[in-house]
Amino acid sequence: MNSGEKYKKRLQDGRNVWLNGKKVQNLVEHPSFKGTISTISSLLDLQKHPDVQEELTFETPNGNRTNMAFLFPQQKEDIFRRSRAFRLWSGATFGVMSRVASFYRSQLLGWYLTRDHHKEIPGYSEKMKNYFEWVMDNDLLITAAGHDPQIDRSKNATEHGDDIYTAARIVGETEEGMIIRGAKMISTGAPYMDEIMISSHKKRTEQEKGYGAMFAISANTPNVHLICRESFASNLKEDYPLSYRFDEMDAVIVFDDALIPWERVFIKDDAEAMWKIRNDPFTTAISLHETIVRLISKLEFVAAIGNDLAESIGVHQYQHVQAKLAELFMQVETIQALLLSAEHQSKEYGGVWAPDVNPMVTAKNLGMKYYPRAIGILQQISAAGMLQTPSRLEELKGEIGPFLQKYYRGADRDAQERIQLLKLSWDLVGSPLGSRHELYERFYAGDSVRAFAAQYLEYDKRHLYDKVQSRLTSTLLV
Ligand SMILES: Cc1cc2nc3c(=O)[nH]c(=O)nc-3n(C[C@H](O)[C@H](O)[C@H](O)COP(=O)(O)OP(=O)(O)OC[C@H]3O[C@@H](n4cnc5c(N)ncnc54)[C@H](O)[C@@H]3O)c2cc1C
Repeated sequence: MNSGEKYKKRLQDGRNVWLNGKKVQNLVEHPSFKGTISTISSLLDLQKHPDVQEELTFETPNGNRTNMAFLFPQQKEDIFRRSRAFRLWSGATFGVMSRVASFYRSQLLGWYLTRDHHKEIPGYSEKMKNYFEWVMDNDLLITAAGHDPQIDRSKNATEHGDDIYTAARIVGETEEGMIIRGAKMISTGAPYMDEIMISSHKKRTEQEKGYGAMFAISANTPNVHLICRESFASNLKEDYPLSYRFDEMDAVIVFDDALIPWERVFIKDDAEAMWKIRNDPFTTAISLHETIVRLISKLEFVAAIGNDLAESIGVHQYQHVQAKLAELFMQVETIQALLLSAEHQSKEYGGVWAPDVNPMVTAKNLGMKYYPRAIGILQQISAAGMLQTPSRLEELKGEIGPFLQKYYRGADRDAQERIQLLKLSWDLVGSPLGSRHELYERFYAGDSVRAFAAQYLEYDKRHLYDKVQSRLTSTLLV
C-alpha cells in the first residue's frame, strides 16, 4: 500500500468531524473533503518518488523514512537541507496548504530539542521525547489549537458567566489521565490531521491555572468534536482550481469531558511553564523557518498571477501597473532576502542549529501586511476583468461559445486561456477560499498589533542605546 492509501486508511478512524450540522460518516469520500484528501495523499506519495525522496525525507534512528521537517539540525548545512525540502513541499501546493506544509511538525521538533531546558516540569522531557519520536517515526500530520473561543476578549477565561468550562479546562483527573471540558479555536486542517497539539497562546493569569495545560490528542479521541466552518471546497475543477483541491478547513475543537492519557499531558496547571515553552526562541526560529519558506512560495504564486493578468490585458505597459507589479516582486525578494539572512546567520543552541530568529520574525510580521496588499494589487490590475467570465468554463463549448470566444479573449491569448487565468485569480482573490487565505495570512500567527508590539519588546535594543550614547560623548562625530 502506498503512503497516500495508508493515509486515507488512517482517516477512517471514527473521528467526530461535524459539517452542516451532521457528523461526517465517510470523510475520504465526502465531497467537501475528498479533493483536499487527494492532494495530501499525492504529497505523501511524492515523498517516495525516487527523484525527490532524498530531498523530502530522511531516515530516523529507528530506520523509518520520514518528512524532513523532523530532521534535527545538527550542523548548519541541515538548515539548508530543511529549507530545500520546505521549498519543494510548499511549492507543490503554491504555498496555500499550511498545515500539511509542516509548520507544527517543526514546532514539535523545537519542543523536543529543547525538552531538557524544562527539567523543572515533572515528566515533560521524557513524555515529549516519546511523543515526538512516535510522531516522527510514523510521519504523522499535526496541527494545533491554542485560543479560547472568542466570546468576550475583555474578560479572562474564568469570567464567562457561571460556566468556567467554556474555554477548555481540566475538569477532573483519573488514574489514566485528565479530563478536559470546553473548547479551543481555531485549528486549521484538523479533520485531515493525525494529531492536534493543544496549548495556550495567551499568557494565563494566576486564576486561570486550569486553562494552562499543554497536551496532544489524536483526531479520533473519544468525546472530542471537530466542528468545521462552512466548506469552501468546490467540485468544479476548472472553475475553482484552488478550492477544488486545497480547502484546508478550519475547525473549533470541543472537548466533551475527553480523557487525555497522562503520557500525552505535557503541562498541567502551570501557566508560567506554558508561557516559557511557548516563547522559547529556538522553537520560534525553527518553526518560523518553515512558514517563511511557504510564504515565499505563496507570494511568488501571487506575483506570477499578477504579471500574467497584466500581460493578458495589455496593461503591463502602464507605469503605475509596472510599479504595482514591481511591488509584488519586491515582496518576494524581501522575504527571500530575510530567509537567506536568517539561514546564513544560523546559530547553534547547544548542539542544534536554528535560523537567526530576528529576520524570521521580521519576515513573518511583514507577511501579515504583504499578503493583503498583494491581493489588493491583483484586484487593481484586473479591475472588473475578474467578473468578465462565464459562470462555467464549459460554456465556451456551448451555444453561447461564439460570443465568449469573441468578447472574452485577451490581448495576447484566446478566450479559453484568459478565462482560465481569471478563474484562477478569482479563486485566489474573491472566492470564499481566497478570502479565507487573506484572513489566514493576516492572523495565523497572531494579530499584527500584538505581533509587532512583541517584536518591539523582544528586540535586543542595547546596540541602539549604545549608538545614542556614543553620539552624545564622541567629539569626532559632529
Ligand atoms: C484562517 C485562520 C487559521 C488559523 N489557524 C490556527 C491554527 O491552526 N491554530 C491556532 O492555534 N490558531 C489558528 N488561528 C488563530 C490565530 O492565531 C488567531 O486568529 C489570532 O491569534 C488572533 O486571535 P483571535 O482570532 O482570537 O482574535 P482576537 O484576539 O479575538 O482579536 C480580535 C480583535 O481584537 C483585538 N484585540 C483582542 N484582544 C486584544 C488585546 N489584548 N490587545 C490588543 N488588541 C486586542 C485584535 O487586535 C483584533 O483586532 C487561525 C486564524 C485564522 C484566521
